[in-house]
Amino acid sequence: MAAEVINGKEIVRSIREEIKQEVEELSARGTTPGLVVIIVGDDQASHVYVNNKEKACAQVGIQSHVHRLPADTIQEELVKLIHEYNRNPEFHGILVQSPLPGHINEEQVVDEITPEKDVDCFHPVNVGNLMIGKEGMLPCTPAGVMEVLKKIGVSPAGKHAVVVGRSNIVGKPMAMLLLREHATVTICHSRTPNLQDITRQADILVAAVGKAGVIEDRHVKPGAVVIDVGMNRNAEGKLCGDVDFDAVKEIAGYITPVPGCVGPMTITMLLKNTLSSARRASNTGTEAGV
Ligand SMILES: Nc1nc(=O)c2c([nH]1)NC[C@@H]1CN(c3ccc(C(=O)N[C@@H](CCC(=O)O)C(=O)O)cc3)C=[N+]21
Repeated sequence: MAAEVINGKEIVRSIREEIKQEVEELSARGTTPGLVVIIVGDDQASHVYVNNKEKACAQVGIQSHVHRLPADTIQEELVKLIHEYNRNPEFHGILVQSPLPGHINEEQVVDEITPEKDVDCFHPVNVGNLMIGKEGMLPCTPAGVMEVLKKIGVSPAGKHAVVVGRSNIVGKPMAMLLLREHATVTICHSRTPNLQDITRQADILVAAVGKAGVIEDRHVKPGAVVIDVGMNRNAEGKLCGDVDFDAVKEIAGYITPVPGCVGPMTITMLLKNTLSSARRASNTGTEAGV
């Protein structure tokens, strides 16, 4: 039986509707959530993503500002700007778009964002809080995947979840969130021998490799939930995931399309983090990060 293709657009629409209402309520009480996206240089793909983020913010009533810097901006200048936004009460979220030009040390830059405004959840403090199960910022892509599972009514508890990929922004935090929800979690990566022997055990399979077609039908157990985090361009410039969609959809139970699910869910979770950060700032009376 062919898989159910997850209707990402509908999930995104319904969550953004909820966020919009909560933004309205918070705004009425005097705090309009604000997000600043800092972009250095002119990476083409980045401009597309940043436009999508701006549109999404506008959709839910979050104030957004894109701060563009030239490609030759020096590290100290970028850090100084981040410090300014850390103190600026209008903005509850700060996102520094990656990739950054080669002369900039991305890790050091992320360290300078105050954890309260780190809506990507890249700062070591937020990563640590995630690891020990403390409430706080959630990483956007993994949190989006958890929301998708919730919406389709699949509980990770007691299931075997296999994550393919071990990046700091997706694979590792994804495994942590699944573990938190009581899945048995296995992480596979480029040095895993006999990948299919492990992925075929997965009730929930998350592909986060960054290479088209690595997950084929032979990697998938019949009926499994297959979540495709990949965002690759094929030879014709068309967007495609890590999963061979046409083959895998014949055997999976559920499958996410690329485009149309994890990407827009990632942005939706960014909106949610910005809202939560604004709410915390308004609750403490002092704006976050001051
Ligand atoms: N600090 C930082 N945080 C990020 O979250 C971040 C980043 N840097 N750098 C780049 C990546 C990439 N990323 C995407 C988000 C949404 C879509 C998205 O909405 N994709 C649409 C299609 C978009 C299209 O057609 O190109 C979809 O999958 O349906 C894609 C990619 C966030 N990133």
